[in-house]
Order: sequence, then C-alpha cells, then structure tokens
Amino acid sequence: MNLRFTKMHGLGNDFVVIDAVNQSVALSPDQVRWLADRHRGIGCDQLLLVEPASDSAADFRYRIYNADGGEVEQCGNGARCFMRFVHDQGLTDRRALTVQTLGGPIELQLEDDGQVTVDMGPPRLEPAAIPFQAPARASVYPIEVDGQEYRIGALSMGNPHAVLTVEDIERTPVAELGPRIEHHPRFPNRVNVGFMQILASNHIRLRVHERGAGETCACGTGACAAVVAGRLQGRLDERVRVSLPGGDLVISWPGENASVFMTGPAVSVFEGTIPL
Ligand SMILES: N[C@H](CCC[C@H](N)C(=O)O)C(=O)O
Repeated sequence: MNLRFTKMHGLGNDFVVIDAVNQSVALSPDQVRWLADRHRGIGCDQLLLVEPASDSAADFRYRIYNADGGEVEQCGNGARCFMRFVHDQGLTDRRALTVQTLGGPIELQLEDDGQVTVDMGPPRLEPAAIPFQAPARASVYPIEVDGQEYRIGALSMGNPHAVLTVEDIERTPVAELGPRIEHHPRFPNRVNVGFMQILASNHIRLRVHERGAGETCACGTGACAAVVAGRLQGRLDERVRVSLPGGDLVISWPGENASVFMTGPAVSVFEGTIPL
C-alpha cells in the first residue's frame, strides 16, 4: 500500500504523522524504525498515529512511537501537531478536543493565533507511578552514575522524566550523561532526561535527552517535567518560559494535583506517500 503521511514539527522536535482514521495502518517496530530513519526512511524523532477514539468521552486516539520503535505514553510537542493535523486534514473543525493517549486523556485548545494549548493532566509524583525505584517520594533524589552522585527530580507526565539542574547548559555533557541516566536500573522503563538551567524564577533553559530518540530540539513533556520539578524544589513560579534549543514554550502549573498547561506552536512541513 502507499501510506500517506505528513511531516510536522513542534519547535524542531519532528514527527511523521499518519491518518489512521481513513487509512488502515498496523506498523511493526521494524517499520516504525525504518520510517523514522533519517537516511533510509522519512526521518523523525517520533511517529504519531491519529486514530478514532475507543472511549466515547474522547474525540480521537493518539498513539506515539519513538524513533527506536517503542510505543510510549505521551508526547507534548506531538499533541500540538496533532491539533494542527486534524484541522488541516479536515478530520474535525472543533477547536477544543479531548484525546486519548496511553498516558491518559489530554485536552487540546486551538488558540486564535494558531498556537495550541494542551492540558497535559496532573504530574504523577509517587515513585511507583513514574516508575522509579526510591524508598519514598521526594523533591530531589540522589542517584549514582558511574561512581558519581547526581541529584535529580523525578516524575511522570504520563511518560517518565528525570530532571537535573545545571549551572551552564551549553557546557553540560548531555550526549554522555543522558544515555547513562536513560538506562539507569532505577528506571525500569528507562527515562527522558532533562537538563535545566534556572535563569530566573519565571524563565529556564532546557535541553532534553529523550528516551528512544536522543537529544531533540525540544521536548514538550520534558518542559512540563522541568517546571514541576523546579516548583517542587521551591525555585520556580507558577508560569514559566522554557527556552529549548528549538524555541520557547510557556508552561503553567498551579501546584499539587493540578494539571500542567503547555502553550506553543505546531508546524506542518510537507505531505507525502511512501510504499509500505
Ligand atoms: N521520548 C518520549 C516521547 C516523546 C516526548 C517528546 N517528544 C515531547 O514532546 O513530549 C518518551 O519516550 O517518553
């Protein structure tokens, strides 16, 4: 079959987005890895499937696959691209949507300026819900990596995140340290690893080594996780500008048990077909 797809990105975090409402799509992990391959396939950080909802309370279902072929629970930049995609493809004209994901339901709102606001739901802070092996919940956890101790925040936005605070984001060895923490045995499902430099209580810089994709230009759930971790450590305000290599997101978190809100852009680059 010739599979129709759209190439999209959220601040340079790029996606292959597939309409699985009007196409019958069943992809193996090998096929996802091939489609995501930047030399032999289309190339992307994640592949997103747009499907009919299986829950009557939702408008659509949204499935997320990392470039390594693994299906994951949540993707923030992808959620904004989802909203752009379903409008561009004529799948809906509604500006407020409820979308099912493996990590729980999210609420999308298309803003007048074309940006998208996502209610990402509340963070999960208990170690067992992340999952992360720790004796009890804490705002900072010591973790040993290659004989050196680091202090991290750890939480789930539906998907697992570790957040380190660093003095100089440019000089941080993300490529070396990111994979070591991603595969740390205390994270049984692996983990996304954020490196946060706090510029002010309402402004941070962030780089993210993503589980299953490596360092990306931006990570929406990573931006949410960094703000939650920073707030739990008493260092950040309710509303924070998060400056990632690919651009800025605005993240708001009122606090314990409240949803995290993310606002940012979504861009459609080109459409194509590929023989499957
Ligand atoms: N790598 C993530 C999925 C994509 C998240 C990211 N692209 C975002 O915008 O949130 C994981 O394995 O949980």
